[in-house]
Amino acid sequence: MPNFSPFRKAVLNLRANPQSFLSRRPLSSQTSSSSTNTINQKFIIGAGLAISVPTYLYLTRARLDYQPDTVPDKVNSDVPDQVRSSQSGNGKQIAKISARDVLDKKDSNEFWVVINGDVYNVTEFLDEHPGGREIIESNKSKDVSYIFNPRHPSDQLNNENLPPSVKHLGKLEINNEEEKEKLKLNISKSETDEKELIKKKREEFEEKGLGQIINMRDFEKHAEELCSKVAWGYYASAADDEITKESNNSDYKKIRFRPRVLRPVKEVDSSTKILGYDSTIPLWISPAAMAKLGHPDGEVNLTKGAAATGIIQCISSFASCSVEEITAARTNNQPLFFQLYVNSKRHLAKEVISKINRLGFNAILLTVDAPVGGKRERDIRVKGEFEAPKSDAYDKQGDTKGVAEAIFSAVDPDLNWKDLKWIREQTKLPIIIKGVQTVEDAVLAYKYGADGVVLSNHGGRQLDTSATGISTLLEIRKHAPFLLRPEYRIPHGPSKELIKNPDLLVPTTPINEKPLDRKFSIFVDGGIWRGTDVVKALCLGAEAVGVGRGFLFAQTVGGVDGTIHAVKIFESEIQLAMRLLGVNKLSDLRPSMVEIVEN
Ligand SMILES: Cc1cc2nc3c(=O)[nH]c(=O)nc-3n(C[C@H](O)[C@H](O)[C@H](O)COP(=O)(O)O)c2cc1C
Repeated sequence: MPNFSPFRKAVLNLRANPQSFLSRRPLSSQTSSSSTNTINQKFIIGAGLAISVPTYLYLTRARLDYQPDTVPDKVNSDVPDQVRSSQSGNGKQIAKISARDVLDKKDSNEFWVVINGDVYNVTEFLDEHPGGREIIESNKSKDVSYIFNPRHPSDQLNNENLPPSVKHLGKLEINNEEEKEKLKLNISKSETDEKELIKKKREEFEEKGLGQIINMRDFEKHAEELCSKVAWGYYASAADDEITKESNNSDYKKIRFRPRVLRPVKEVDSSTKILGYDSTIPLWISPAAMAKLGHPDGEVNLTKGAAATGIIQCISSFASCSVEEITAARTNNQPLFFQLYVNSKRHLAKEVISKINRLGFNAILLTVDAPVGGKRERDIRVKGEFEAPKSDAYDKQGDTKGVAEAIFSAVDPDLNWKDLKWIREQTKLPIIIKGVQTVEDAVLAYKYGADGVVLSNHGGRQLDTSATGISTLLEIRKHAPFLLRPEYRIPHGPSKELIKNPDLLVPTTPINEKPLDRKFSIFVDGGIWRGTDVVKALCLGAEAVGVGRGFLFAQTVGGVDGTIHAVKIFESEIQLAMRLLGVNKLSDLRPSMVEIVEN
């Protein structure tokens, strides 16, 4: 075969397999049993993406990651039903292990822990533990369920999911109060106090309920009070000085509307299609790891909330609920997208993708802005607060980096454009490249056959002071407008055509504007807190936007109901903005409806 450029090869491949690029499958509210947050505060914090990588590791068979630390209220209680039934349902006799045996192992070379009433020997797993071996070593012979559960899928300890290096020994048997006490983890006073405070704050919050939340920032404010410092540190944190995180939102403030008046706006429709799937608003739930840190039901809250309101959720590779739990919670035909990190061991990556295909996900968002984790200082500081800070603080940070690196050891830092072809061969799902931050890379994404891009900087959590999603969209408008739908290639601000024909609301698309040879979607995320932000991004040519922290906070505060409430807030704000802008439908939004404020 002649030595074609990668682009040419991709085009030839497209010609040979048109379906591989184009194939698309057409397409109750409840409150959590326990709304009290029971998160612990001390665990290894990753300067990288997530400290815990349950779903990802689960999918790649290198799972079971826990950071044991604090005290369960009751020993051998709160065992999730799934765990009980899956482990006792095969008819086999399950061994009973006495608490005394577990406690006696403390002085031996073996490392035993108790999780949800079961005893595990994790000696051989120590070096595989993504969070490092130290944390297991320091919680030897303890019941670690209290910290394990909020961070892991409840089916992670099922027989078929256990890594071979973890031995399930049997059911725990406790004979007296003394044994029970000894199995408890040591809990610091600050942790107990925090737990009590969160309980009190939640009771206060529940007196007034979700009615007191009238915008997305209200969720943020209450979430800070209703979750642990560790959860808050993880969710709120961003890289270095958090300048990009701040700019993500402040860049929207530099865009002004140019509303048209005396237009009939009684009827307004904020629904759209995203990659061919219906959505009541042009907004999806961005993939964000570890939702269980904020609420015991985690990502499943978002799945149910998305179903109830008709929006799309994208599941993180690092979700704290398993993809099975999430897909089981999904309603018939509910679209779900999956966010993918590619494992350096390609056979494992292949397994992940085939599972995503099998479970009926509808699109893959391939995250590319995190070949390694960013430096999240809030995470590091929270750790310092709960373990007496030492003079070797810098080493501590080194430790943390080590954890992040351990986690990312599974993610391929050498992933490159040519690998897209391989990913394309594994799935017929649309592939959207998430984390594009320059016009050049948006062009490459198109050239290498992606179905679209998310202009994103990972919520400011990766390279600080990098471009924002909305500023990258402006860059594309300037330097590669051909990537946009033809009607969005016109300049923003006052339109010559509309000044000549002011009765028109939207300028007509010039007839010489050719569409791309295939559909290419542009999405934006980062710093979207208001319906007006959403509408601005759409005026400038985005097809839809993603919201990360907003939904993490909403589910932290109110579980499924909180998620539904958040969607309703966005929906009403989007519709209000549309009415005040003088438009009835999203497809009428145009660049002429906004202008950029130059400083
Ligand atoms: C706590 C947290 C965890 C995240 N985890 C992931 C992840 O696992 N994969 C991913 O692609 N993006 C992840 N992101 C980035 C989001 O998908 C999204 O790009 C970002 O949150 C958008 O910014 P916003 O939080 O201002 O809405 C995470 C973001 C946060 C805040």
